Amino acid sequence: MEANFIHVNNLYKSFDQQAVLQNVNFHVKKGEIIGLIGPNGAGKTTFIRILNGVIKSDKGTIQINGLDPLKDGDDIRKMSGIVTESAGLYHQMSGEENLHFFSELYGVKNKNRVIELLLLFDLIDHKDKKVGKYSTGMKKRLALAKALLHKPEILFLDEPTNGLDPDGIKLVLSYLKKYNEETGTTMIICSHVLHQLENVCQSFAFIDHGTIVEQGALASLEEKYIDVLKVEIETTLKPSTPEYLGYKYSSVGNKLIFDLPSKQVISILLNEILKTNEVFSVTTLNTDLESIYFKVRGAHNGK
Ligand SMILES: Nc1ncnc2c1ncn2[C@@H]1O[C@H](COP(=O)(O)OP(=O)(O)OP(=O)(O)O)[C@@H](O)[C@H]1O
Repeated sequence: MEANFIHVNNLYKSFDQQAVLQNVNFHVKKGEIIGLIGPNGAGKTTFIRILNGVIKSDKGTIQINGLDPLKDGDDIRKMSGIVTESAGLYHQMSGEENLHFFSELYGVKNKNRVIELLLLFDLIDHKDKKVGKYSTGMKKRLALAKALLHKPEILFLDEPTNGLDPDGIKLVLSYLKKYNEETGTTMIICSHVLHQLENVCQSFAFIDHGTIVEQGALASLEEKYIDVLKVEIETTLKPSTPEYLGYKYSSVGNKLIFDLPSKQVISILLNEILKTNEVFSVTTLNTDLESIYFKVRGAHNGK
């Protein structure tokens, strides 16, 4: 089995005797994009800051590619990039000047790296403009470019799409996905906007009241948490009984919404309908990340 790139075991952290993280267990494979999700104040930012070696944990073990943030904080920061709300950009300097400044600070040898990133993030036409005059989307893209200057092996992203319009969100997420595919950079993304993460992350960790209550790929979470699939079928079929093939449904216009025990039943149902009727679309309604998020929250909060 592939070894974990990040391995966290039994981690604790308190501020002023107030427990913020407790018994956190977490693992990430190399090259994976993982979404870290949970309500406000759950401990996401604190966790990222501990992983990055910015603050120290009280108890537990962390290994990041064999390094420990408590002892090897500098080495971990050298191999990681971080994008937070306060991107730390200089507003009086142009985009290109910012990237050159941080290149020197990080000891980046490759002189073409700045231009490469300006091109990658579509900022080349704005490279001479002062960052104070950049739009929010341009600043976000420049912050990403800054975080990637030294080709980090891990990228920590805290709310990378905050404040962006739908076009900006799409752009930033597609850059991240493309960059991950091209370079295999491991990414940990914190966000509250679940539908944005759904198509970017390969797996998810759910943090609640300071602990990771669940972690896995969407398909395995779906199997674990969704007992009844809600499947909407747009069809000409108008059943005359309250159940069809023994399955309950409700109807809205030309759509039937079935409660099904498993995915395997979908094709059985469709085969039967198609014998006499037409089918225009089939949509599963409750297997999206948001539905699963609420199921996980409910399961761990006694609801
Ligand atoms: N430096 C600090 N000193 C004291 N308490 C802190 C400190 N940093 C965070 N906390 C507390 O730790 C808890 C977790 O905060 P954290 O910012 O990690 O949550 P979060 O999940 O990132 O929240 P959000 O989704 O709102 O960003 C909160 O109760 C917060 O008030």
